[in-house]
Amino acid sequence: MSVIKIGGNVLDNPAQLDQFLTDFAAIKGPKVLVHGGGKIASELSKQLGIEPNMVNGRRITDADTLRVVTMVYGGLLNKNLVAQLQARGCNSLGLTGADANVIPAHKRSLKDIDYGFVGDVESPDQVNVPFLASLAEQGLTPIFAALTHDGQGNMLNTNADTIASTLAVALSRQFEVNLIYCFEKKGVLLDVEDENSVIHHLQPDNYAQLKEQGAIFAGMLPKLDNAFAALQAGVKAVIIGHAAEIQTIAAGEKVGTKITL
Ligand SMILES: Nc1ncnc2c1ncn2[C@@H]1O[C@H](COP(=O)(O)OP(=O)(O)O)[C@@H](O)[C@H]1O
Ligand SMILES: CC(=O)N[C@@H](CCC(=O)OP(=O)(O)O)C(=O)O
Repeated sequence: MSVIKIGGNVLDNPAQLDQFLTDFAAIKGPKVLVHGGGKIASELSKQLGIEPNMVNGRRITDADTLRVVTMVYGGLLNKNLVAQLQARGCNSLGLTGADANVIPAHKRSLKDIDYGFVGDVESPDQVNVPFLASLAEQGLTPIFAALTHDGQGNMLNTNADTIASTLAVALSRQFEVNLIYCFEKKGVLLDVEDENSVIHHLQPDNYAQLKEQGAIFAGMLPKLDNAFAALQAGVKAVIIGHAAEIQTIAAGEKVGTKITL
């Protein structure tokens, strides 16, 4: 089973997204797609007069922002992705973590920063794996938006990388799972400005070093933390690579960055 996460910059680029969806639809076997959309949510938010506020790569989600992200992730993006996959013969089903109670979460507790309606997922043990397995049996491909719920009637905004790793860990109890993070670069780069500097293989010790040198920063840090955590929790392989190379990555060929323990 492949759990594939697609990043916000690709979602916002119609040509890249078109190609990615064609390639994704062609991948054989059970698969799950997880999408973000932070960039599009920020644009719409500004148009509505709500200034986006990101802290440590996470969106401060007040009640108005929650309405925006619920509409953008759970509505606009999720439903259009499903329609475009249907057009490619991939029978898909758009979901949030609230649907079928697939991803129970709780509001992030107040520490130094009040993130508002941001969800931290409960343990992968609480993911509704039997439901996902039944979808796979029916040949249905779930498409997850970056939303969970708190079991008390509230939707919660949840980082899409975290949703992908949580689903991958939960599914790895029953399937052999590859977790693939696709974005607009060819992998984790030694020099973020140089597409030819792909690090083909990343382990915790060289990660720590590159982090200290400042070569790996911003959104790549939580992505890699999620990647190592997923491997520790039983996911078979984690690869970070370009959305345009998804078919090659899914076929197990050596492109992008392979993360290992
Ligand atoms: N060493 C690195 N290699 C590649 N990208 C990096 C690196 N360090 C930081 N980044 C940044 O991480 C970003 C990807 O993280 P993020 O924006 O969270 O991804 P996504 O598009 O999947 O949501 C890249 O766009 C890039 O700006
Ligand atoms: C809590 C939090 O920060 N949630 C993210 C969810 C979307 C996301 O992860 O989108 P990308 O993958 O495109 O960055 C946000 O609202 O930006």
